[in-house]
Amino acid sequence: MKKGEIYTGIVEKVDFPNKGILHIEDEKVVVKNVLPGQTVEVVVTKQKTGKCEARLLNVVSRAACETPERACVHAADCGGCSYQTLPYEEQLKLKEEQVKGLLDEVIRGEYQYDGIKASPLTSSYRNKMEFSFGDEVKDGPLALGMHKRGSFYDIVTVDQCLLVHEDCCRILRATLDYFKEKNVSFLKKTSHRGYLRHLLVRRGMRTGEILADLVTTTQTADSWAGKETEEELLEGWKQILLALPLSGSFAGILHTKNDSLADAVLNDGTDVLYGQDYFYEELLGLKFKITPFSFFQTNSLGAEVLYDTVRQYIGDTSGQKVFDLYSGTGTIAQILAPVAEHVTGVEIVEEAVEAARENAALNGLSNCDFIAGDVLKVLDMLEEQPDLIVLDPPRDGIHPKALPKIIRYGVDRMVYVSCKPTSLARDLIVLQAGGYRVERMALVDMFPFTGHVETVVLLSKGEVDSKKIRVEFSLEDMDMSEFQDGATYTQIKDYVLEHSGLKVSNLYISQIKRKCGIEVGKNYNLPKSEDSRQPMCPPEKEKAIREAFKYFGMI
Ligand SMILES: C[S@@+](CC[C@H](N)C(=O)[O-])C[C@H]1O[C@@H](n2cnc3c(N)ncnc32)[C@H](O)[C@@H]1O
Repeated sequence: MKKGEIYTGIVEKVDFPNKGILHIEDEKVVVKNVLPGQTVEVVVTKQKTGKCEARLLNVVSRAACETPERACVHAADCGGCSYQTLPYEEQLKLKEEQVKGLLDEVIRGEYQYDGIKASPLTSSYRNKMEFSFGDEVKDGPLALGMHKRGSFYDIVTVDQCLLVHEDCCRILRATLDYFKEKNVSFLKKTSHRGYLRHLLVRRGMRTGEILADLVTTTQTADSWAGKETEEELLEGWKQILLALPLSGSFAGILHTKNDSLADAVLNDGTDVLYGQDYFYEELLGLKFKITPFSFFQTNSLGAEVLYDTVRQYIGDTSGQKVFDLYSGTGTIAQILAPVAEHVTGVEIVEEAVEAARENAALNGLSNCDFIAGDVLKVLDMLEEQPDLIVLDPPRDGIHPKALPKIIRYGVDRMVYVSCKPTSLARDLIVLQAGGYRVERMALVDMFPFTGHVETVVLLSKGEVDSKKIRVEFSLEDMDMSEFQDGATYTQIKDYVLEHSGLKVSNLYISQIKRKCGIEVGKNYNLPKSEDSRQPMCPPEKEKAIREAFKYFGMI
């Protein structure tokens, strides 16, 4: 096989989350955005011995299980969903095969598999959407929606998106029409000039309360054709939204300023244009206050299924002290608190911790405490000994140095909730090496039409009496090959992309490693001669790389 050449083959399987595998001329080819059983035409983009990467050009024939129709009118272009032609039952089957296949490779011994639980809603299930401003083609009219499949620059206007409530589509359409008419510029990724960045819409599934937040730069000069001040422009937008016929009602209309280079919805300061900067949602009979930038499960009804599974797996909590690590706005803590003796939540985002405290008070729960900080550090300060632990870390999983601290508590049962099976697999290796065994596992589909799924695992201490046996555990005892030297270049790149939206090269990572005094292969990525010029890592990317180093405990 050769780079740039076109080949046809049948997709054998799709590994989590979106990695199609086919064999052509005895070589393994990896291609995204395909389904098992499809015959596809691909062009080779990267050639390595034994493994090629390719880009999909054309689906020559569909898989037997596919439907002829796409569910959504935007499906051909929008990069948001990947399973538009698969009936929902087939989506569940595929996710189950992928995740079980991956985890069964690392799980030792027998366990009870409780199957995949479907999302109660398969459309309009999201309570949050972040739309980006841009254009569909270079220098085209203003667009507002999702990134075009496979494109970093082009945006598809998704005004009939099936994942959100019709109210959110109405807000999108009205916002786009208003700023188009006013001829307002959007932030160009290449020149970093322009005003409009994102529209964040959150809508409580049970309460119907809506929060709309317009994210812009502070570049107001020459960013629109008219003579309005920024205040007047935003007042006009607010009035348009308030006049919309919606089934829900606005809790708040906000304006957030963000001048960062990163393509992520970040917050440099938020002004309330109408109402308040939070809304309420209800889950399992409890009320939760949610602020624009704190974590809250995006599928409210799916979250009830997820939390119910956690409650069932953790078992009897009466008279027990529970740690809810990575607690967000305190949802799991509060669902367990009515029965438990005490629940301690630990969460890194202060805004979420404040909301968790308010939520607990609102729900009349006085036996929960929430601590703001990094789990890695907070565990050293906590004097309380838990009886049970719930872990619900972000996509990257648990920090490798936090895992031994968690294991050392020696609790009888832990429940691990994961949105990324690959990081769960990595952490399960360590947890099993620390004396835990997987007792039960279930999948909960919170993301119909996409490749994502939540996994819930019950870990138990098995036969070991944790009160009598002190677990001697150190990083050296564990298989930490994945974390040698902190993290691989790919892990650092993935972390930076996910957390700041920036793409960084091996060259930039090695430059910052040298600056931080971290060992780098002696000549790795050094210029070939003294006068050869290498691009230098820009400050914004340096900051993001340093944050990744910190996360992986490298500095
Ligand atoms: C998947 S969310 C789970 C939140 C919550 N359990 C829920 O269901 O709503 C992960 C949470 O971990 C928090 N987080 C990320 N890194 C952290 C760290 N190092 N220490 C503490 N919390 C962290 C995030 O801010 C986020 O709220």
